[in-house]
Formats: sequence, structure tokens, C-alpha cells
Amino acid sequence: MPTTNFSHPDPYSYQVGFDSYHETEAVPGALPVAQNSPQKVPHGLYAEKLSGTAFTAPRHENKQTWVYRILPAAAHGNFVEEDADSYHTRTTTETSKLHHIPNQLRWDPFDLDDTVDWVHGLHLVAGSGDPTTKHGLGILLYAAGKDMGREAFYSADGDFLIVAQHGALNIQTELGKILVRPNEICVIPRGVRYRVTLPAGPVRGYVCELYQGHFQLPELGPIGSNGLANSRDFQAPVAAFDDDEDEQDEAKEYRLYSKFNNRLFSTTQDHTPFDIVAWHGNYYPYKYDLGRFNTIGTVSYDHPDPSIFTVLTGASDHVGTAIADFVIFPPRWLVAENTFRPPWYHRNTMSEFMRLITGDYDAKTGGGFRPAGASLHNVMSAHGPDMHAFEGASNADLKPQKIGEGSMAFMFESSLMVGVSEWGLKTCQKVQTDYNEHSWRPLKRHFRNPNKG
Ligand SMILES: O=C(O)Cc1cc(O)ccc1O
Ligand SMILES: [Fe+2]
Repeated sequence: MPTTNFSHPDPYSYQVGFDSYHETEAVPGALPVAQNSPQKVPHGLYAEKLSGTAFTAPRHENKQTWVYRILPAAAHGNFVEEDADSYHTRTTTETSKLHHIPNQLRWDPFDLDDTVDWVHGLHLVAGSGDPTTKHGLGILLYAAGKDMGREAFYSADGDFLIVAQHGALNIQTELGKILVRPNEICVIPRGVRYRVTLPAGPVRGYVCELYQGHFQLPELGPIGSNGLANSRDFQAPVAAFDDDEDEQDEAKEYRLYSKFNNRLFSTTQDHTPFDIVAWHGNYYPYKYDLGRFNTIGTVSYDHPDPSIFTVLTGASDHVGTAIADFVIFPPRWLVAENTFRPPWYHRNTMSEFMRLITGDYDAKTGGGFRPAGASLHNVMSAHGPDMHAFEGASNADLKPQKIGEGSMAFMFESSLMVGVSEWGLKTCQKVQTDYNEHSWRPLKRHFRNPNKG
């Protein structure tokens, strides 16, 4: 089945394509014809450009969108930093620095939290690099149960790749509306302002924030011109705006939050930020149903590298070496002959942050790897199947087998060593102290040395 069976219907319509040039207008004639910035924009709108790359970036990388809005984004008050205890993304103080440790780490499922909204429910778990130099990534967990009020949020730090694990996110962005349900992902580019409400109760999930560049589809190489995540399955919103002209002054007031170098600032403005009537460009938020992934695997022998499961990649300046790959492990047939079918034991120069959205995972059958928690195998931290998985798979009858039915695991894989936040290591109280003890210390020796008598 090439789509996920969602319990929550999607009320919105979308335009399709990855990195496409889209144009959309919520009022006919709002888009200027054949120019971007006429002396007077149709319908008395303001023209504004949102740049996702340097003006001079090469054409194949260049990203920008022209928006036509009721008032420019600049029309707001001064930002003031929020109280440090009210949010959970800081990295730069002594008490919130990142810890770099070689241990294999695993977390029990993170708690739901229905006392906070999207902005205040974001927790930095791990990260590397620095938003101020536009290098690296942040890995965040979100858990929220409240709608954002008359508020909007943007991150100046990077692109948010949101992996919904529990509950639906109704995301009203400046560029239109997107519904994101478990087993869907959504990318909100740096700077795009949005508001999250929760149409089906509390939510929980993960964010990979890319401080540099933008997510791309991986090269397909010898796979050919289709496969993995196909371009036409990416959905972008159509223009939609609120008109607050007839509302009372108090009702027009909006609070605007900015995530800026992992700190939270806010200001107010006396009009809605969701006033874009039309836009055109290739810098926009989008979503993707992981159930549509066209999974490729071996039909002969041996376990291939998990790069064949890459949905999106956030490239570094070095070809083939990612700042962040987003990889999934979808339901699939295993048919390899004479093969140990689960992942091999390995030490990776890349760091691997993993989790289950739902179901189970073939390398961890001994318990402890459950949806909504996490694991981190940092640079060169040895890992692989736990004792149960090893004994099971090395004695299994190798007939064709469908694995992961109803399951979805994912990985944020980075070439960078990631540090774990104070919240991730201590405050959340979810770190399993016996991960290694439970998974690999029980592995039995099977070698019988033929050189011994
Ligand atoms: O460690 C893991 O479970 C992730 C993983 C899966 C796989 O199929 C091969 C390598 C790899 O790191
Ligand atoms: Fe791995």
C-alpha cells in the first residue's frame, strides 16, 4: 500500500512536487503578472521577498519566494528575550551545555505534556555545530497539548524537519495550511512563520533542525529516475490568509516568537502575521507521507547500507557526507539468501540518532526500543543487534519474510559528533542505565578455536 491509512482526515488541498517552482493566490489577480515588484501591487498588497539562500547562490541551489501580503513582516515591535526557564532549547550557558560522551544511549518513551504549546514544548535533546555560523544540526523532541494562541513562531536557526509520532499538527504557515499526522513529516524552512494547533489532542514527535543548507532528495545513482521518496509525493500548501480588518484592536494583537541562536525572543504586532494573499517561489514548507516511500532492498544476499532508505539529505560541503540524513525503516520484504538479515554490528564515523514512530525494529527484539523514546550511537560507538535479535536471526529459517508490518523506525544520521543536552541526559529522566548491559553484554561466545586440541 503506497500510502498510510490515517485516522484524521486532511481538510487542506496542496500543490505537489519537491523543490518545484509554485505559484498560488487566494484572491484571483493578486499575483503581479510578469514582474515581482510593480509600483503598485494588485489589490493594494505589499510585495516582500523571503530568501532561503544568498542572492548569488547558483541557480540549482537558489531558493526564494515572493509574497504579496496585507502588511510587511517588518511591522512589529522590538524583540525581548523570554525568561530562560520558560523554554528548553538553550545550549550556550554553563548549565545547558552539550555533553559529548561515547556511551551508547537509549531513552524510554518521552512523556506527553498537555500543559504547554508547540513553542514551549520544544526540547533540545542533542546537537552539533552552531546556528550563528550556520553549521550543524539540532535534534529536538516536542511534546505539547495546548494550541498556540494569537501567536506565531519562526526559527532563524535552521530548517525544521518535523517527524510526527503522536497526534496531529495543524500548521498554519504564512504560506498556507498543512496538516501533519503520525507517519508524515513536514519541513518548515528557516524564517517561515507559523502557528500550531492540535486538532486531535496532545502531540509528540521529533525535529531535526538543519543549521546549514536545505534538505534535498538523495541522488538515485544506478537506481534510476524513480524510487525512494518520489518528487510528486511532496505536498506544499496553497495560499490562505486571515483578514483582521473588521476585528477589535485587542483581537488583532499577535505575539511573534523567534528562535534565534537557540534562545527564544518575542514581540508583538497589531495585525495578523497570516496575511499573505499570494506567493510564488521555491522556498516553502511541505509535507510527505512516509507510507509513500518506495523501499528498495537486496534480492540476492547480504544486508545493504541503510542509505537506500534515505528520504531527505541535508548535505555538507563534502559530496556524500551529510550534516543530517533523514532515513526510515519502512515495512518491507526480506528475501536475502544465506544472510544474517538484521543490521550488522558496526562502528560508524557518522552519529546515529534513532527512534520508532510506531511498531518494532528488527535489530532490537529484546525489548527496550519502543516508540517515542530514542537511541543515540555517536561517532564510533559500537552497536548492532541485541542478543535476542542475534540469536533469532542467525538461526532463522530464511524464507521470504515481511518485516515491520505496521512499523516505522527512523534515523537522523550526521557526520558530526553530537552532544547531548542537560535536559536529554538528566532532566528528562528517561535515559536507560542498562542499555549496554541489556543489549550486548549478554552476547554469547560461539567461537570454537580449531587450533586448540
Ligand atoms: O544501527 C542501526 O540500527 C541503523 C542501521 C541500520 C542498518 O540497516 C544498517 C546500519 C545501521 O546503522
Ligand atoms: Fe547503526
